[in-house]
Amino acid sequence: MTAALVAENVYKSYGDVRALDGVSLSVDAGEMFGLVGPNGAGKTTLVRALTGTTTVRGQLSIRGVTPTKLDKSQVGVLPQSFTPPGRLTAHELIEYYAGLYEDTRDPATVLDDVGLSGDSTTQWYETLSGGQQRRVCVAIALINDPAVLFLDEPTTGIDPAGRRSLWSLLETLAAGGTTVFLTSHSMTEVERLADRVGFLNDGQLLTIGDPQSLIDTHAGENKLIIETETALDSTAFSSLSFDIQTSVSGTRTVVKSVGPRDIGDIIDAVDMTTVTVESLTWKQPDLEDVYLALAGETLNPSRTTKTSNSNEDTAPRIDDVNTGGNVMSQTAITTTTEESDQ
Ligand SMILES: Nc1ncnc2c1ncn2[C@@H]1O[C@H](COP(=O)(O)OP(=O)(O)OP(=O)(O)O)[C@@H](O)[C@H]1O
Repeated sequence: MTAALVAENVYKSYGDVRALDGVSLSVDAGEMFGLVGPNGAGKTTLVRALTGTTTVRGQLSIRGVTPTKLDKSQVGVLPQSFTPPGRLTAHELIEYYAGLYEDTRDPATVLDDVGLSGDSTTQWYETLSGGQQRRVCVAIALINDPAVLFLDEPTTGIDPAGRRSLWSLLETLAAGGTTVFLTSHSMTEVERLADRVGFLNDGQLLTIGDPQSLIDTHAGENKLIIETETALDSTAFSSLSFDIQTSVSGTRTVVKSVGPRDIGDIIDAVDMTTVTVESLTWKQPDLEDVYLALAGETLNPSRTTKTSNSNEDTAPRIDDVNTGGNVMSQTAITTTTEESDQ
């Protein structure tokens, strides 16, 4: 498959702050790539580098062309902070942005796609709700029917139903061949949408993989979390006919690797004690667990893997740096520019 987007050894500093510290990645045409990481990790800086709005040291290309030289009609960008003129309506704004390109999608259809119709398209932008304003911004990013779409926190402020309909829209676009580069703090969003996810921390890509492989590697196992009125003692589960691994922290007991069929027996075992159960939660590992494991490991490197009956839940260790393996094989035209503090 052809690379739609390539970054190789990208560095960016703002004074003493190293925002990007040797980032390399490659995203295929039609792929939906999710970039996640803590506040200040460098996500927005990487998007700015890829869209040619900040200078960096390193090599970048979009569809084989350096970002600053790319025909802008090929790219759609939704920045994290974007405030169009407030005293234009959604309809006027989308018509205005459509006028900047030769070929565009039908403005009314794009507004409809992002869930705006009726009064919300004829009110001034500044009088729309935060979620409606964000929908207008998404529509503006889509108006030129871009081949590569950068979305920085696209669904911030959008209600759950609107979020789901935007996710469907993005899935449709990706299925039609649009490359989507998504940054988000919503792990649900990224897990649902992204073909691959990159975890950025302190300007470095720590790992890249598809959501399920990241979950398998970093997120730990299924867990049954039992909150009790008083602490359970170690003999509580001795009647079980199978082995379990527990970690106990005060009134919270976490039983690891619990299959759905074992839950009933475990609850029966607790019921046979004198301890009152306050809540039970069975949780399958997800991308949020990956995020917490990686962030926990990188933000607090002294955390170590615990054994059973320890006081804390397990924090898996992160892998060696893994950039997905296909960066060096790309042959896209790239250029090197000097970074400056912008
Ligand atoms: N224009 C700038 N001038 C100075 N420092 C900057 C500038 N832009 C970003 N930084 C710094 O670079 C680092 C990375 O910032 P960036 O905005 O890329 O992070 P982020 O991962 O997008 O964060 P968030 O999740 O909070 O949006 C931060 O330490 C930030 O303070």
